[in-house]
Amino acid sequence: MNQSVPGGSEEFNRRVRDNQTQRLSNLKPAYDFIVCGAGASGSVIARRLAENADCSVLLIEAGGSDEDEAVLNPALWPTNLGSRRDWGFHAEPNPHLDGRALPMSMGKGLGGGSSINVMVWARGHRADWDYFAEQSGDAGWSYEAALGIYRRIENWQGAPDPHYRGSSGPVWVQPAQNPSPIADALLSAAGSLGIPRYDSPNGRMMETAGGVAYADMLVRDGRRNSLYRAYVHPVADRPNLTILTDTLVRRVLLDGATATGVEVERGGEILSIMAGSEVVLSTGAINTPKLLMLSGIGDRSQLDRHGIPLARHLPGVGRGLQDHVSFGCTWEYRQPIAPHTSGSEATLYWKSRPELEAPDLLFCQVEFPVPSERTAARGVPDHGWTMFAGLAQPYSRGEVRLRSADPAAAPLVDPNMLSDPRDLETARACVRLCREIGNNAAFAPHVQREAIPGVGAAIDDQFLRDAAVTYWHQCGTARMGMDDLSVVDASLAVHGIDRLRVADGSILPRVTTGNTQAPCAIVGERAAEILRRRHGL
Ligand SMILES: Cc1cc2nc3c(=O)[nH]c(=O)nc-3n(C[C@H](O)[C@H](O)[C@H](O)COP(=O)(O)OP(=O)(O)OC[C@H]3O[C@@H](n4cnc5c(N)ncnc54)[C@H](O)[C@@H]3O)c2cc1C
Repeated sequence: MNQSVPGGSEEFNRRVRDNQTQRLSNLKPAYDFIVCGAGASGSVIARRLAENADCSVLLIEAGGSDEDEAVLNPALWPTNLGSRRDWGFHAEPNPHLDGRALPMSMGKGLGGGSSINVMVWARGHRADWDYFAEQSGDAGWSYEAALGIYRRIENWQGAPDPHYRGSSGPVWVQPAQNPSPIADALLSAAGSLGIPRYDSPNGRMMETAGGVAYADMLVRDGRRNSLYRAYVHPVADRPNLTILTDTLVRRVLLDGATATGVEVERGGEILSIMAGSEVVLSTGAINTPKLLMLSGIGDRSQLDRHGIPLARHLPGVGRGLQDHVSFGCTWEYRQPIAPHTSGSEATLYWKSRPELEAPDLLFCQVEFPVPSERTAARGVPDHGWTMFAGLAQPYSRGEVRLRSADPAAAPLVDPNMLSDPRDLETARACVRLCREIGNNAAFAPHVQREAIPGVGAAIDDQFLRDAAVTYWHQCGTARMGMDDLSVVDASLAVHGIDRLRVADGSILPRVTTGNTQAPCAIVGERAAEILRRRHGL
């Protein structure tokens, strides 16, 4: 196994390079399928389509290669934030956060978010998937259906559990290896508060009121195994798959109400590439609504404002932006403890109110301090750990709008966090529970004091507004459903437009209870299944 480029032998990796060099020197004017965005969902779709040798697939990615230590070494994930592998969006100043304008990172490059994220694999709760089935009117989105797909795609490395886990799929999932003593302390502290402990957060725990567990990770042989590595790299030596990096999709080309291809910018040149069968947008929850609007699909008044001819009035495009919001609480270590692997190896889900159907609190332990720019003023210890204590089902919704008709311009992103007063209420319960856990005796051997909010500090609205940050789980901006504000139907087809589908975090009818890359992989699998059926592949 080559350590610097996981996923194949030297010989295979050379074949991949040779094949892709040949494909690029021979770019065709048309492919059967064009998949825009090589992120969590797009990687899955490109792979599943390319498995059929008879169809040609073009995978277009704005960013570059993932063959970089900052991507492949799990410990280095924070170094990607603000780098060229991050779109580096900035949210609008938010009056509910005292005017703060939060940075909104999203992955740019092969693997998308799955190449810069924290590698946690979290499937979403039974209640999420059953809600998706209800909203779409299609049992293919139900929990039982998603569970079947998870079993099929996972290559689970923990204790065998055939009802919940698969062991022959492309996605290498392993329980955190050799976790930090601080992760052990979290499991003990939660246990002493009556929160049940599970062998894995995926499986039974996601059918219940919640619990605590070591995290499941996309790490293999000590290296990040992104969804691009899991899905695309193993088939990148096939002649029917062309991977076009450093290429920006500018708009979908339409002939009336039919998608015919895409316009791209590559090396300063603008090209049109046609799709014989379909175009799939998998450019993530911020860039997908932007691309739809640039293509004339969106709210009529917004498109008019930017002089974009209307192809289809779909007022829901860009609306409904949802994200998990987190409030970091930090404890100072007695003695420094170096982070293990990714520095996030234990996770906890719980309810703020017993009558809820599913957990509404989501905690990921981070084995180093992660303050917000405001809470840092309370004093960041040189060595410590942070509980990323978040809302799993926030009520607040925001939006993505165009700033300009220029495809190179960033859109306006307004997540509108904490705008719904119910979220502040839940946030108070969230931080209360977080402190109860962090100040539990189980941490005493490792921790000397609570640094943020700080011993005796009140959990008031000001603290919550200062502490709020994104969990980087943006979704819901091209929602699947049957109502007037939905954008795609249960088959992920854009309402009223032929041969155009959206398949990424944008389509989620609500954010899942947990980190979002695994649900995005399911969206990719569903899209591919639908396309293969539709086109007889
Ligand atoms: C810092 C960070 C940490 C995270 N941690 C976790 C975690 O530990 N676990 C987890 O489950 N989730 C995590 N997430 C979230 C997770 O990575 C995302 O939910 C997931 O990647 C979204 O998948 P997607 O397919 O919707 O979009 P993405 O994965 O973002 O993929 C979209 C792709 O499209 C490309 N693209 C966009 N616009 C264009 C264009 N115009 N032309 C061409 N290409 C374009 C992008 O460059 C990108 O590669 C994290 C995210 C971040 C940013």
